[in-house]
Amino acid sequence: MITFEGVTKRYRDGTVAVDDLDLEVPTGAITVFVGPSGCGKTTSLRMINRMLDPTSGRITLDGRDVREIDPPTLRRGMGYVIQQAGLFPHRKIVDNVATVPYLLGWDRKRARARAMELLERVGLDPKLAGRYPFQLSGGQQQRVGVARALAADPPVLLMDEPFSAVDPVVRTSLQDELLRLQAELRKTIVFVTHDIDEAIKLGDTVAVLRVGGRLAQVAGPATLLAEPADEFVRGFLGRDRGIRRLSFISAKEVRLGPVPPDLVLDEDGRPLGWRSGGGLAPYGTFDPETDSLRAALDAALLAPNGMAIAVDGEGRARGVAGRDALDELFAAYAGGASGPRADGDAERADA
Ligand SMILES: Nc1ncnc2c1ncn2[C@@H]1O[C@H](COP(=O)(O)OP(=O)(O)OP(=O)(O)O)[C@@H](O)[C@H]1O
Repeated sequence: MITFEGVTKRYRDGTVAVDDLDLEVPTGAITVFVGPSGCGKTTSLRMINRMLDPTSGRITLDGRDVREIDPPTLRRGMGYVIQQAGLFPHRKIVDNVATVPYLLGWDRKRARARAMELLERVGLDPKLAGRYPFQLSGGQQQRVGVARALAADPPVLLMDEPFSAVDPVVRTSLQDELLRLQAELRKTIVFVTHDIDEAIKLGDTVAVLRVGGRLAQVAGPATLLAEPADEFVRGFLGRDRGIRRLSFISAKEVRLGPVPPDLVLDEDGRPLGWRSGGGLAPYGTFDPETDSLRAALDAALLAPNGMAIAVDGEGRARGVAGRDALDELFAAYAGGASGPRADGDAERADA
């Protein structure tokens, strides 16, 4: 665990970037620092690996003040990923990824083998290993940045706006990839972003900072959406807070009715469309076992009759839910953080 205990950072010109921050960063989970530009996110992150030291207060790693650990040793246990990857331009991709293993004195063969394994892990074609960074797309470079940070298998990963410089589609796939990797690796990740949607998607814990470097709220994403601490947090979360909350509620409890005869199925029982005049009208599906209430609502909105089709893992229709069935659950969850089945932060419906 990493803790911030009364941490303040005042720069030489008097700017207070971080103001009396108390925070716990749990082991093996993703903690996101989010907030508007200049609120002290990067400063906070850089104090963890001692690129900066606090003016007062202390940061501990597993109970030990990081200032007792010399920076090279500390950083060996902390992968660091930044915006635009920060790759060495004159080194091949494989050697970029092997940077820390080389520094640790691994022999070249072992370091390169590790690099190749990591390139594959982050979803890159091993054929790219021999290229130089400028021969890769922005998204590919970010993946290399993540692979490089993971090379020596550090327990902690510090990520400073790592996906900000890529387009939204690539960004989504990088986020998905990070969640997939994290499910496997269970690193302690501190992730800085100014994008609240990214924070909610990735964070097990989200720390919202306000300008002046003060902590506004720290909570799991479902709690944050349901119970923003004040007007600043509410404003920062944006207008579709209610809809986004549905992503954290499982669709398991949606009451299903039987598959009606006007739903056309293929021979395996997978939906083809709603019978409509001489043709087929569009439909939407959700899997109650794995999807959220938001996915069920989306499925209902896709069909002209407002019916969401529940499917199993193979896509076979298991039942349907009309608006009344969804309304029952919306009513149960309206307003507060809890409801009959508040999966909330412990068990993310959309993760
Ligand atoms: N070296 C420095 N000297 C003086 N002030 C600084 C220095 N570095 C950062 N600051 C100031 O400290 C405050 C916090 O900066 P920081 O970079 O930590 O914010 P941030 O939340 O990461 O911002 P952004 O999202 O824009 O990157 C800002 O007001 C910034 O101008």
